[in-house]
Parts: sequence; structure tokens; C-alpha cells
Amino acid sequence: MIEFSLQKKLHAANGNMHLDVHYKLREGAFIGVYGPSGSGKTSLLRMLAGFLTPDAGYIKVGNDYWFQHATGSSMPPQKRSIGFVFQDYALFPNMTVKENLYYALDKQTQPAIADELLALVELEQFAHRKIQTLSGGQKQRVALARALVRKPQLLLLDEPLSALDTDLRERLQSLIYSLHKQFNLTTILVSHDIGEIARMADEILFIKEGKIARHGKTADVFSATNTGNKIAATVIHTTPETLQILIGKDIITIPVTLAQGALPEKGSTVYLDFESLHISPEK
Ligand SMILES: Nc1ncnc2c1ncn2[C@@H]1O[C@H](COP(=O)(O)OP(=O)(O)OP(=O)(O)O)[C@@H](O)[C@H]1O
Repeated sequence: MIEFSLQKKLHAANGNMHLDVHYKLREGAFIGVYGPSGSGKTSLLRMLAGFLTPDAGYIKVGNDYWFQHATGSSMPPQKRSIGFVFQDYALFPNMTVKENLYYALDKQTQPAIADELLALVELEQFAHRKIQTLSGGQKQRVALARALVRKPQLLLLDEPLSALDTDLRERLQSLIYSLHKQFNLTTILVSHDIGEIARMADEILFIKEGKIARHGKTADVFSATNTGNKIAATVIHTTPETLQILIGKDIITIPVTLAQGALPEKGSTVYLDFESLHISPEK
């Protein structure tokens, strides 16, 4: 069980914002963190990792406290059992792929894990290539492998795929999900992409102005109660021609011409009215 209660005064664009979140996650959970820009998602991950000191609260992992304000104790980031991947890779560009992984090893870990991970992310043939010669997707696979060399308990992912194109994103989502299962990780993923979160997370934290506004299963967080002939859905993505919506865990793309009225915003709830729905068999 990982439990945290974290408070921190942050300096937002329009004045101070008090971040205050309390949550318990079971081991093996995949949590998706979603919320508007500036709501405190990255700050939350940085506090869990030990890069940002909370003003008050605690982080309890099993029986250990990684942070406890009351006793003044704070474990340094390198002692916390975490792996993290951020959008900008944070790899050493002049080192090779293998050197980046070896750098992250600690004394207790056998170097063989680095080779095993390179095989899992299908980068064995790139082991001796310099990071700067790799594509974005390849860099992110190195970052993932590096995050896992110490076999962390907690994997923190902050928008790891947002710089990649849709096709690559979907492939890396599958890779992340299978590594999460295989390594028995507890994973927290921050993403602006509701579809990405719906595909991978079992639980969602919806953060607004530093507080948990909603949490729970995907369908509960993203869809309000369905009433009568109406089914609630969440808008994931809009293009001039299509509207992508999420109903429960299903993502549906519909032509804009079928949606009446002004195009709803991404993240907003819409209702599909089935009162006049007529289903006819194909002729
Ligand atoms: N070390 C800090 N001290 C004080 N305020 C901070 C600190 N780091 C970030 N902030 C402020 O806290 C607010 C929340 O930032 P944060 O990066 O956590 O939001 P976010 O939800 O991850 O946003 P985005 O989705 O745009 O990445 C911002 O207004 C930011 O300027």
C-alpha cells in the first residue's frame, strides 16, 4: 500500500495555490492523473520522487516513511524505490544507450538487467548508439528501460508520450502496460490525453486547482450518471470532421455532422440522446 498526504503552497500564475492531496493506492495499481494545466500534477509527482519538498504531510510506502513532516524525515530521491520518465527523456545525449542504463544501476543490481530490459524494449541492436542519434520513440524506450533497471516499486510517468505521433504513442502505451504488469509495478501516469488514460489506468485522479476533484474508476470519473435515454460520454478529441468520445472504457469516433450545436471542448461531458435513435439492419 502506498499512501500519501501532501500539502504545498505553489505559486500559480494568478496567485498562490494550495496543493492538498491525500490518496491511498494499492500495490500493482495503474493510476492516471488528469487535470487542467497548472493544477499541480507535475508537482505531485515531483514530491513523490523527492525532487520537491512538501510543506506538510507524509508519504508512506508499506511500513516505511519516504517523507514525514512531523518527524522532519525525508528520504533522498536515490533511496526511494522509484523509476521516472518525463516528456523530455532526460537522458545523457553523449552517452550510448547502454551507458545510460548502466549509469542508473546501483551497486546491488546485476548489470544483466540492463541487457534484459534492452531486449524487452527491442533496442538491443542500438545498445552502442549515442542517444543523440536516436528517434523520439527510441529515446523514450531507453528512458523507460532506464527507469526500470533498479526494479522500482513505483513508476512515475509525466507525459512520457506527448511528443510522439499517435501511432507510436499507441505502441508505447502497450509496451508501458506490459512492463507495468511484468515488473509488478505501481504506476502513476500524468497525461492530458483522456484516451491514453482510459486505455491504461484502472483508477483516475482528476486534479483541479491542487485538490482531488474526482477519483475512481475511469467510467465513474469521466462519465456522469446516465439517465433515461441519455448516455454520458467524455470528449477526448475533436477535429473539424470528427468527435472522439469516451463511453466507459470504449472510445468512439463520430462524424461531426452527427453532433448538433457548437463543438464541445475536450474534457467536457456530453450526452448522447437515444430517444430518437433508430437502428436499422444493413440492407
Ligand atoms: N517549486 C515550486 N514552487 C512554487 N510553485 C511552483 C513550483 N513548481 C511549480 N509551481 C507552480 O505550481 C503550479 C502547478 O504546476 P504543475 O507543473 O504542478 O502543474 P501541472 O498540472 O503539471 O501543469 P501542466 O499540465 O501544464 O504540466 C504552477 O502554477 C507552477 O508555476
